[in-house]
Amino acid sequence: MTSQFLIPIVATVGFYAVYHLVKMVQKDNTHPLRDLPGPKGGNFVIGHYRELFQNHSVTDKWGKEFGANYQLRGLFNRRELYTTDTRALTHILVNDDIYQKGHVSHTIVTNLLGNGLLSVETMEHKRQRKIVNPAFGVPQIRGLTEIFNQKSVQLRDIWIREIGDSGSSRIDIFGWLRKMTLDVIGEAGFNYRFNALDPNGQINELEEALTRLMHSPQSHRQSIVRLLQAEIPILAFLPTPGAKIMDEARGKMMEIARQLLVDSQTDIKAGGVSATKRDLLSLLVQSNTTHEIQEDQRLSDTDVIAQIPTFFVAGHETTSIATALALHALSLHPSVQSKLRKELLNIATDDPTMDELNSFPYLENVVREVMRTYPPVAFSRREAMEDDVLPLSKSYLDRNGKSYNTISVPKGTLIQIPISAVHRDKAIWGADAEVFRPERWDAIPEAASAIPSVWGNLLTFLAGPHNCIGFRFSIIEIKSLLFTLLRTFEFAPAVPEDTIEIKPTPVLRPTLRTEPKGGNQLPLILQTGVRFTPRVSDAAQRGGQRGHKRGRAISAASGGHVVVWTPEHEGAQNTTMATTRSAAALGHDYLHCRDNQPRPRPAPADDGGGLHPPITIPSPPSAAVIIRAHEHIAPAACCCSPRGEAYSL
Ligand code: HEM
Repeated sequence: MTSQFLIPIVATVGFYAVYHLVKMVQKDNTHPLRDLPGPKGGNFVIGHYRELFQNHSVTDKWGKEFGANYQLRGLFNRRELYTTDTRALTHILVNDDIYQKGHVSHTIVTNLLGNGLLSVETMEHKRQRKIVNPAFGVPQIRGLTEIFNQKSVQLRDIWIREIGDSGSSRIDIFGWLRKMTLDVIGEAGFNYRFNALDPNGQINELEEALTRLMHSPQSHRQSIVRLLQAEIPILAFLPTPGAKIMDEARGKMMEIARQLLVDSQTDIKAGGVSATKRDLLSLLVQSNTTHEIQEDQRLSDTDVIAQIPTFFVAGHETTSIATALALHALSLHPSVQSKLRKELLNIATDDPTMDELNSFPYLENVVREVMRTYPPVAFSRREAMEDDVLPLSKSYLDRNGKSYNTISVPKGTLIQIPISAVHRDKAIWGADAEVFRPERWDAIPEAASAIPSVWGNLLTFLAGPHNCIGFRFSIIEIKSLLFTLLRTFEFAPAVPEDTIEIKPTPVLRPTLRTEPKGGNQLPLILQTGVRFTPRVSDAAQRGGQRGHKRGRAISAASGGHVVVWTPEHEGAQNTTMATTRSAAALGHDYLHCRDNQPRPRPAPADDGGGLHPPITIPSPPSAAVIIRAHEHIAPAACCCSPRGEAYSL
């Protein structure tokens, strides 16, 4: 009886499977990419994706073997195109009506983030982008710089406390930077306090959910399962552990997003978005209600809510990985680190403006070189929505030795946009393309100008209508972090270089080969005492003799400034190492070296009778302390000693 039902069902399913298999083989045998060179093999289910997501060396090897254009196998062994040809890439990125993210990427992004800017295409994308764009303009980012600086200083002070009196400590910088950038996107993005950096705060549930989703030892495997589920929708009904984690992260983001929208709507009802609100959401809501936007073009509540998780995820993960890898690169290149620190010590403030951050030429070079060698999003993909022909800047030979100037791309073909491979291409960057060398930005090769780009001749933020809307935001945030952290700490490797594996998933993720169960991490050794050699400079001695009848003056050079202190201050040095660090950590202007109580800065008129305590300076002094001292010691109103003075060399 059962067989009466089963036989026709099994036969139908079998027939259906065979029919599709035959169609697939037929399509494969006549596919226009079939004669393109490319690696052999590839798993039947996930093609070459395992190799692609594992590390860069595989695509470097394939590039050497097969040139700029080759084919590889994707899900279910389908042929995909891999091209580093800049003309082809420009064509793909500019023609966003033909080349879209495709249904697999779309499903994955929409499942997590909803229908925000990262998910939508064509007219809907243009509509949303027009309204969101003004929130990310130069004046808006200028206004947010203070938040980047405050959070950078908060992180710096936490690390100073972590290091304590020991002078140096191993710290997982990636974990901390994720907290910092989450706090920044909360505050700068939505005027929302995550307090992820707050040591006394509660464990942040969203941060935990995102960590489980993206940084656990299982995250990599789960993302491949998600790919398969997006490709075969019926698999989405399977209760995989990855699906539960994703639901949790989405649920948390949506909960916060709904509340944030209610808050900004309340603001509007109470008379419009307050002029003091500078966060992206308030600016977006403002832009959505301007007269220039026609009623039917405005974003609905659902559209506005959909931008919030997009900014959460796109805005903090990428920036934290970029800064972590910048510090990693600097730890491996101490001379670059010193040169950069020297430049950054040239101004005496903890709160530089956006224009000041943009005025450091070597910082600009370093950030560009980091974004070239470690683009946080290593690759993206596009799917051809119709048959098309890709123009090439250089012809290629197929497997039969025949030369072509174009590549025919049938509808449905997936194309990898290999951001990282373009940045490592020796044909563009020269023989040392793989070397981290910020000086190359003083004169970059002409070939780099052919790279489709929205920033710095790089593909890091992509190009065309879907370029990264947040690139200015993240560049200034990264600069603020590097500015603050390098003036205080020296960074050195905590583990041998080859222990660190940076997986392109496609967002870069650092792991330790020695700790496969440790999840994503990037430990470095941090030292507070930046190596300055205290010395008696002529200028300081002259100043000392003039200023202190009693004795000698000792100076420490720091970024072109000299801070002078007197023998009695040296006498107080039993308290200096610890107290000065805690002074910096607590953010006190200066510290009484005898009773450890912070005192207000004395008025210039008071500064003559030896009544005021000095700032104590450890030997060797740390950059943090020197800068802090210099900031608060105006040469005319010095509070460091009765007659102590700050000199410029
Ligand atoms: C180093 C930091 C960042 C990197 C490397 C980066 C990279 C990218 C890339 C490669 C894309 C294009 C994805 C594609 O179309 O395939 C993109 C898009 C996007 N990014 Fe970023 N991003 C960064 C920071 C940010 C920040 C800080 C925000 C927001 C606060 C942001 C928001 C977005 C949004 C909304 C899109 C979609 C744009 C559109 O399609 O119109 N990103 N980003």
